[in-house]
Amino acid sequence: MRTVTVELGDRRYPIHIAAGLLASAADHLAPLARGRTMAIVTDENVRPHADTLQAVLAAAGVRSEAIVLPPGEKTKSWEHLAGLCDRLLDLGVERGDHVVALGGGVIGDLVGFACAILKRGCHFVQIPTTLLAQVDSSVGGKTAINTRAGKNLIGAFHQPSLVLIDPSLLDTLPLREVRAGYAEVVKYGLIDDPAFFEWCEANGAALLAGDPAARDHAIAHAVAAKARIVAADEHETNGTRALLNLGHTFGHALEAEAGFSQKLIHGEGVAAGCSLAFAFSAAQGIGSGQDAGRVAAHFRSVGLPDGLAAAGIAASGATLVDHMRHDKKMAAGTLPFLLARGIGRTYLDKSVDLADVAAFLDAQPR
Ligand SMILES: NC(=O)c1ccc[n+]([C@@H]2O[C@H](COP(=O)([O-])OP(=O)(O)OC[C@H]3O[C@@H](n4cnc5c(N)ncnc54)[C@H](O)[C@@H]3O)[C@@H](O)[C@H]2O)c1
Ligand SMILES: O=C(O)C(=O)C[C@@H](O)[C@H](O)[C@H](O)COP(=O)(O)O
Ligand SMILES: [Zn+2]
Repeated sequence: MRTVTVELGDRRYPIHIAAGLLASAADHLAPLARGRTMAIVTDENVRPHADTLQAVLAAAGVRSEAIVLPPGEKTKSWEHLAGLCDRLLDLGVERGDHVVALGGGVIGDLVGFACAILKRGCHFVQIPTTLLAQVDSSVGGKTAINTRAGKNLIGAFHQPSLVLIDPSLLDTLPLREVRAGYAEVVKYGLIDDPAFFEWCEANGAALLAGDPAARDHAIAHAVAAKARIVAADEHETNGTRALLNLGHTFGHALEAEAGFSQKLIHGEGVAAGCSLAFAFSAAQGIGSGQDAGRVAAHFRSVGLPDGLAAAGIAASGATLVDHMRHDKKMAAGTLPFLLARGIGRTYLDKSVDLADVAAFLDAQPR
């Protein structure tokens, strides 16, 4: 088992990574249960893994109750937040209890937020079951729901007390979802790690074909990078954590335009968004067209969208920029953008004119 620690002083927490870890989850969860019933929140597609976890806990003498929600981005809503909080209250969850979030980023974000506000804060454990959640969303404590105004606009920073990553849970994940998670893997290379981007170019296809060595390397590398960034800037205030938002200002606008539907899932929005961020950087004379082309080519080569056309988005630049105005990075009417001087050389640019972004988007092929 490999362990990475998110160093946050007295709120530091471990991320344990091992194939088959779910089978020994009780070793980690029983001490947190302290003889009380554990709530396990999951979604319908993850139900078989929840059944396994409940059996594993029962064998160790830990009682559990499963709360099973509908799958999909629309579950990150006020309605499901309210319903989940009521059900956790009905179960008698106390401040000292640990609720288990067993699922992808949707379950992790929703459960994390519910736990941030339930009785003004109770503990939670992340057991991520998608590649995206294993490399990104289960670590770092960003929790949120979406509203009609956009993505993740209501939420809190609330760190889990433990993350258990079992890469073998990905064996049941549909390929489209593995691909979407891979976009967030590539993001780490694009941000500040060109050697890792080269690794992705060489090994991405193997990872997506299910090669366990490639998958495990990517998860361990990504988790270590995320833990380091979160420890350096937990609340996204000093410019370090904002780098994790690469491609997300574009990507969230595309997701909003797609109605937070299966038409474009988060990781696909991130792939298209990273490609657009590099293309916009090149168009502004900040980065090279060659790097932008290389980024787009890699996403395209693994079947991820590399721009508006591949993402199936026909909206005008003005419409997409209107979505962007809700971005949480917006400050005094200015929207800082993650731009790139090159692969692995991203930075937060506070001088971007949204009219230039709209014109750039209008010029993109549909
Ligand atoms: N908090 C963060 O730091 C952070 C980071 C990245 C993304 N996110 C958020 O995460 C969400 C996306 O997460 P996601 O990509 O995991 O999507 P998701 O949670 O919707 O899961 C994707 C699909 O896979 C299914 N699934 C999950 N695990 C499975 C398994 N092992 N086998 C079979 N099916 C399985 C789910 O039911 C769902 O249909 C977005 O809302 C995004 O905003 C948050
Ligand atoms: O952990 C972070 O910080 C991230 O930005 C990770 C992103 O992949 C994730 O999608 C995040 O939820 C986006 O953040 P937001 O602040 O734009 O909602
Ligand atoms: Zn993301």
